[in-house]
Amino acid sequence: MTRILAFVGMPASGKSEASAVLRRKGIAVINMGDVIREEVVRRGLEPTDTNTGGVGTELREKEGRDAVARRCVPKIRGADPDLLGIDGVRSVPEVECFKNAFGDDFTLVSIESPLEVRFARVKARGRSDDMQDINALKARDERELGWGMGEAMKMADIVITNNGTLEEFRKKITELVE
Ligand SMILES: Nc1ncnc2c1ncn2[C@@H]1O[C@H](COP(=O)(O)OP(=O)(O)OP(=O)(O)O)[C@@H](O)[C@H]1O
Repeated sequence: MTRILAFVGMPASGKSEASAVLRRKGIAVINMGDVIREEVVRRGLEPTDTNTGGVGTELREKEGRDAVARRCVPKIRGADPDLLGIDGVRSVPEVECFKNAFGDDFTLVSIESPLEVRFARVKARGRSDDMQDINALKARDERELGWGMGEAMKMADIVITNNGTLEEFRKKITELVE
């Protein structure tokens, strides 16, 4: 049976950094945003913030709010590793989908960091779908909260704060894995 560590958190809270810690230990991580970006590219669109947001919303409207999680379950069962990471859980139906599929082997980890700290990190990150002003990040937060991210974060089994250095954060994630 596969044990799962799933990360939930606002944009730029540190989910990718947590995933990178797992990957460096040889643990595979499924990125739920990539599942949407795959669909964006399959449709011949550029993976911009607008397109990923739009396709993500459409998938959830057409296939249900756990659409992206449901696309992950067969990928996980197919690979059947001992331990696996999931980056980017966004709503209660997604948590319920994973809990139904994997029961107590599914651990939800909420990564928490204030808006100002996250914005400073986004500016330094410069990803293709990143925003350059804090109001755009706030708007993205609102979109995530609109999908029920706040409620999903409240369901977390473990809360990890990421307000300090990257070293400190990586240490917390390493301890969690071990
Ligand atoms: N403690 C930290 N100190 C400094 N920089 C950090 C820290 N944690 C994360 N970062 C940096 O902040 C940026 C955002 O983090 P990351 O990409 O891991 O967030 P995310 O939660 O995966 O974001 P998104 O939901 O937008 O994909 C990255 O460039 C990352 O390297």
